[in-house]
Amino acid sequence: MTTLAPRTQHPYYMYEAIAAQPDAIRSVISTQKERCAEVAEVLSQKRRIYVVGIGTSWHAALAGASIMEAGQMEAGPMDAGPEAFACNSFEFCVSPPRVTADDAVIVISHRGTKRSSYDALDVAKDLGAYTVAITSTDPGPRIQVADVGIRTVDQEKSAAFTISYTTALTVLALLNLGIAGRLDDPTNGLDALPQQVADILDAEADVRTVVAEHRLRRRFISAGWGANRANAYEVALKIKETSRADCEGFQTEQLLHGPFCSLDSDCMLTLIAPAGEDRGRSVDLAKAARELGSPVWALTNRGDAGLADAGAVTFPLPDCPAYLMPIASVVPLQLFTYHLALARGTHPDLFQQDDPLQAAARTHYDL
Ligand SMILES: N[C@@H]1[C@@H](O)[C@H](O)[C@@H](COP(=O)(O)O)O[C@@H]1O
Repeated sequence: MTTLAPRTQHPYYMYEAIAAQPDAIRSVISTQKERCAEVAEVLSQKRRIYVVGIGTSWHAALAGASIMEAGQMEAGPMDAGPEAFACNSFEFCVSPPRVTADDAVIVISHRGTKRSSYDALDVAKDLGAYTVAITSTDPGPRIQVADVGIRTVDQEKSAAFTISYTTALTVLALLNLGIAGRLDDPTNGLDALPQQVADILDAEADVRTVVAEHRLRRRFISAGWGANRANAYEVALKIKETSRADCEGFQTEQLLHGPFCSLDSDCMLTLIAPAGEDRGRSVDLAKAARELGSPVWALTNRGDAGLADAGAVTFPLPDCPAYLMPIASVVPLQLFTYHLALARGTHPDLFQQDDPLQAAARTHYDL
């Protein structure tokens, strides 16, 4: 939580963080590449990599583990590389996986002060794993006991984390490319990424138009698959933190298996649907939602018009490799979240602590 004077109007701290992402991503790529190459050298000798975090950092872990898995990897053959798994840091502490000295544990924690995340690091060290912390430039002391620290950005001033998420994902992409030996490959997509994120930010007016039309919906549902499913969870977390609106994120297929029954014309459905194998389910979802009268906003870079033909309003995603796509695809969702908070009259930076009841509830739990 920020100790700075809260802002009382737009631009809030969250907005500044969203806007700073192109430069921050560029900076992480240039300043952390060498360290990531060294860490990747060690990781590539390991049997398994556990990527661990809580909250937004758990979502980064989900995306990171996905992109490190062979099936998600455009960066090169990974058959002989380490397997990657995402773990919620609380679960990692209470029920540790069978980690050994043959394994690596990457703990993602922006502030480095969340109990379950630094405890997970202690558990991993006790089990003999090689430990890596992906954290801010000025983290809490307990996260600094990792064998290696990789630093992203200064501490977020808003409680709704944005820039720390995309820069942590950038580090995970660097590690991924390092394991595949492609960090210096000019075709790895890294050079284009900051400008691609800037181009998305330039389309802010389009996102505001979507928000203006749907700000009063009863419920906001999001769905994605593969590495991008993490962003379906992430936008739902962010909307709750900033607007307290009713929202939920799902894996694309999972949404059809029951949760879809709760959709109606007062819901808005957001599909994170970049090009890739989704077995046609994003288009199925758009058609099914149209039947119910639920508006659909689809983030996509597909060459075909399947989603638009199914009635979705589309937002263009860049043509970046799958291992960078979660960094790009979350940015329109951040803009949506921010402008939804403005439109609904809630404060995006304060974790709802300006609400006396939420503040009273907060006295009953530590983070
Ligand atoms: N509300 C915050 C989340 O937004 C944050 O993602 C999480 C992890 O924080 P950190 O990455 O600093 O460990 O902590 C809290 O739960």
